[in-house]
Amino acid sequence: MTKVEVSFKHLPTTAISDATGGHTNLRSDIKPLADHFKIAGRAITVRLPDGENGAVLEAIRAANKGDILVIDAKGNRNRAVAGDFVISLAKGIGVQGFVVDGVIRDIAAIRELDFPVFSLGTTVAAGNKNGGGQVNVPIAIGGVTVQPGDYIIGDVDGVLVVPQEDAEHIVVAAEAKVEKDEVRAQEAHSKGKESILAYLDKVLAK
Ligand SMILES: O=C([O-])CC(=O)C(=O)O
Ligand SMILES: [Mg+2]
Repeated sequence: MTKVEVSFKHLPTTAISDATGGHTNLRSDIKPLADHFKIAGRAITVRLPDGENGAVLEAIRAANKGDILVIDAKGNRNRAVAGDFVISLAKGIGVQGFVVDGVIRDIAAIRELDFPVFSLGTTVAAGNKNGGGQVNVPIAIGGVTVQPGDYIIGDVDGVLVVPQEDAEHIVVAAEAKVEKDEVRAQEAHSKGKESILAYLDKVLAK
């Protein structure tokens, strides 16, 4: 993992969102399958034809350890982009997680694999296998453009994108925000009601 990736892995998505101004937050209907999932890594992008999932295998073939598959499934909720079999292949290669504006299946088995998936939900239906799709092209997912190699960070609050060229200064700004939040929390909560009232007086006087 690079230094920037380690930093993103330790930062809450909320602080990163505050640092970016929130312009690259994915729509909030893309949710983690489990609350404890935390991902931070580089995007392998996938663009799927509606209802298809063949290109996901191509993306797994192209992935390096720690990469995150970011899959534009066009919001399709009726056909799975992956199930436990495909996800076990991705996990075996060292892929860190999937982010998809589509759905997955074989949820019980995927939970067993403890593999971080962020999606619109689940379905019983397999994806179609007629081929097509592209890997490592610019995509749009959850209302945000993702370039191959962009940083993707996700946790229980949601998922966001940080363009490669912005990563270092966003890390610095997000770390500063975490510190500021800690100071504020201490100010407000350390001495009970009196300090909360003093804090509110200060903020409301602005
Ligand atoms: O066949 C599919 O579309 C996905 C699937 O069930 C799996 O990967 O296990
Ligand atoms: Mg299956």
